Amino acid sequence: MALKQLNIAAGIIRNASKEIFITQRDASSHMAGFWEFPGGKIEAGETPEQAVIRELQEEVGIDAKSPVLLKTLEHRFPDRIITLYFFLVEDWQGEPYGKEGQPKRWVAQAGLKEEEFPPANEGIVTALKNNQY
Ligand SMILES: Nc1nc2c([nH]c(=O)n2[C@@H]2O[C@H](COP(=O)(O)OP(=O)(O)OP(=O)(O)O)[C@@H](O)[C@H]2O)c(=O)[nH]1
Ligand SMILES: [Mg+2]
Repeated sequence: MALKQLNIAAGIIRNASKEIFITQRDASSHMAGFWEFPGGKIEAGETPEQAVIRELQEEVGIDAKSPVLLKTLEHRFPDRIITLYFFLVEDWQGEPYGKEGQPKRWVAQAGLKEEEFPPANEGIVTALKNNQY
């Protein structure tokens, strides 16, 4: 079977206190139980930026203003290859919440933990913890 190739756009929602809003993946999903930066699949005809804006409306109920692409990472899982586009979102309208009923929390940027995220996130989580962004 051919490996699935997925392109994902995710938003790193950061407030003025340098806290980041993260959500927990559903028990029935790929990478169930891991925490993530909200986001999802880039659809045909969409730019990564358009996709992150749409996904943040759908999943956490905010309107992101001028997301900034921080980093692109590729990761090979046993059953799929994913390319992740991570956007920093510091300007938005609304208050983020778990619009799909998913658990969520604000966490200090310095307190992020690589092991709580899917393995593909290691590079971005380490960079954030080290204050690279
Ligand atoms: N949103 C998000 N997905 C991530 C991250 N890290 C990571 O490996 N992924 C993977 O990227 C894919 C994201 O797909 P998704 O399930 O969120 O897609 P989606 O929102 O479009 O969901 P849907 O297919 O139910 O409509 C999953 O395979 C997920 O495990 C992350 O930080 N954020
Ligand atoms: Mg998603």
